[in-house]
Amino acid sequence: MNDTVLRDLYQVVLNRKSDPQEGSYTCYLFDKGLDKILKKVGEECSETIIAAKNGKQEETVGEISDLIYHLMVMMADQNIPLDAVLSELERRSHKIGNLKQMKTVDHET
Ligand SMILES: N=c1c2ncn([C@@H]3O[C@H](COP(=O)(O)OP(=O)(O)OP(=O)(O)O)[C@@H](O)[C@H]3O)c2ncn1[C@@H]1O[C@H](COP(=O)(O)O)[C@@H](O)[C@H]1O
Repeated sequence: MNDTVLRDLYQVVLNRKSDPQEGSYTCYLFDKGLDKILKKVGEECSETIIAAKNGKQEETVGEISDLIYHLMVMMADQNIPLDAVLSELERRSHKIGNLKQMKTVDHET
């Protein structure tokens, strides 16, 4: 799997923001506003922690998926592009990868 599924989901969320649909849960959240969206992010985060603590892997995967979706609704509300997050993760992986490489070279000399 690549990042397509994340990009497609984020695009659906953005479309719901610009073109509201009847019966859409995403539109319901945008209508309610930031405080409601943040409350949902907090709830899903807590539910993820509880599922992981209980060692329930399948349930944890479900909760992580709920959390990612609600984070995307928050990002769209705050006009944060998905690429901003993906680029930051990529930048960190290069930076931390380079640091590890430097440490290995240090140890070898
Ligand atoms: N990934 C999700 C997704 N994950 C979770 N949820 C919804 O999140 C809600 C969370 O359930 P809860 O019991 O915590 O909340 P609730 O009691 O229903 O409602 P509130 O607490 O928010 O008032 C459920 O209604 C789920 O359906 C999602 N709703 C939508 N998506 C994606 O968004 C797309 C567009 O959905 P609509 O906006 O509904 O068309 C879908 O095709 C999916 O890909």
